[in-house]
Amino acid sequence: MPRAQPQKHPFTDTTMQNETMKEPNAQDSSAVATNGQTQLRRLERIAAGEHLPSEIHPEIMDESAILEIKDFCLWYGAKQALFDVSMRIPAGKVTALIGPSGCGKSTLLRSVNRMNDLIDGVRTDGDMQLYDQSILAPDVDVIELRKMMGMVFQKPNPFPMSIFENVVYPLRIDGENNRAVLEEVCERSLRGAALWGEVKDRLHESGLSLSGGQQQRLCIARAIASEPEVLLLDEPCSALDPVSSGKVEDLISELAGQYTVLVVTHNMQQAARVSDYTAFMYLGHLIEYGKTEVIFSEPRLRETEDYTTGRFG
Ligand SMILES: Nc1ncnc2c1ncn2[C@@H]1O[C@H](COP(=O)(O)OP(=O)(O)OP(=O)(O)O)[C@@H](O)[C@H]1O
Repeated sequence: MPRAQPQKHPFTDTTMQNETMKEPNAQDSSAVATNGQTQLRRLERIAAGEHLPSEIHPEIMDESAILEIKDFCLWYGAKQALFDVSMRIPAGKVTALIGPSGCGKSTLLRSVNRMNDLIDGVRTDGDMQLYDQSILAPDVDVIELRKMMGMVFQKPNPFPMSIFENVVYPLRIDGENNRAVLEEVCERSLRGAALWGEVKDRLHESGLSLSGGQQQRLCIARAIASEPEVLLLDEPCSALDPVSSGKVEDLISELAGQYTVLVVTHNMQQAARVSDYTAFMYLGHLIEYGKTEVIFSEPRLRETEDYTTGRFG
């Protein structure tokens, strides 16, 4: 499919800027005085049920988007977990989703490969498009979609089989049994996941015999074996020690360019290190979205700064 061309984004709304921009920055108050009136800050207003436009940085419009999320809402039964989220995910870049626990990061990630379809009572509105084609349309082949969206979870989940079989599992499911093909994919994927050197002499040992960090890189190798369009990483380092975590972080940076990566993380330093773009979410709303260096050094909204500097969350 052809790559999507950059488009003018309909959600670059600046109407809220005057009241939410960082100056003046009254850190010790939950309200801002404007023209004699007390005005609640953005996050309090969102918590009170208001819907405010996201602060989307214009640089995102310069990128070619592989995935476009449009006015996406999601409900778990009666509870709404995502509110009109609109984001363009740049092709070949790493985009980090950050925000306090329960703000909807994983829900958004799981919506991209329609894993939420598996949960009873989930309802969505809006759209998500991969290369301009809806991934939410009822006639979408969800199995094929999930092949295009490799997913890696918080806790490494190698299957109880050999390292080799773990990596080639997606091809086996497709009925591929040609040994030469499987060996080629296994080596390419393990090299891509920066694990080949460590396991090339023990491919027939169990995947469960690897260390936690190696297991996570094995899961990344399995995810890239089917050459997905997008890699979805849900807190991929949170169960790992710092050394293993560092290796997976290095790997994420290396995968950029080759793959589009969408990564959920609680770790601000990690988001700053590995991602090109960062989206800050709060209570199911996209608050601010822009280049990572800008989000972490001079965000437009004081709420973003408060979160990235650890003043709340
Ligand atoms: N299966 C589910 N059924 C009902 N509600 C759910 C379900 N999964 C998530 N939620 C709710 O949806 C909201 C968003 O949860 P989600 O796990 O997406 O947030 P998160 O930002 O990823 O949180 P965390 O950082 O703690 O993982 C929360 O209020 C959560 O309780």
